[in-house]
Amino acid sequence: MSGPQVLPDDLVSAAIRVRENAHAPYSRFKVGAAILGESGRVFLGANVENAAYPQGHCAEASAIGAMIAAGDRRIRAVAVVGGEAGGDLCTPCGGCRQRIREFAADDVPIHIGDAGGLRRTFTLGELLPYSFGPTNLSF
Ligand SMILES: O=c1ccn([C@H]2C[C@H](O)[C@@H](CO)O2)c(=O)[nH]1
Ligand SMILES: [Zn+2]
Repeated sequence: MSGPQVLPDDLVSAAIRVRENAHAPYSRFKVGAAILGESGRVFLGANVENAAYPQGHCAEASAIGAMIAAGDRRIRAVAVVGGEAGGDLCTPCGGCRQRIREFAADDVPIHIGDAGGLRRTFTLGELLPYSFGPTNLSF
């Protein structure tokens, strides 16, 4: 399905907005994620921490859950926004790189932003080279 084009800046803007809804009272590090799915729809997520610390989860995991629940199965692009404007890039953690890999090819762009907007774009292959993925399991 092809609707109006969703540009990198649109995805980053959506991630900036949803970041406000993060539940991060322990780390105080709010993160927002926006995923462009194969249907052209955008799925949002924020990090959700928990008083039992290990039960918290990342913004990317929330957005992937929203995508799957809505029926999309492939990721076309990702935006992640976190950290202070001009500070360290908030790239996805190792676990989330693998979560994204489940639904995305090596050339899928991962846009990293902060409160000021888009900072830098990587491909999934750059962030997770020589990855293990669904094609490794041939049943
Ligand atoms: O890419 C990232 C990096 C960190 N976090 C969350 C996890 C935790 O709630 C907080 C601090 O690590 O930020 C994300 O959601 N995505
Ligand atoms: Zn993560």
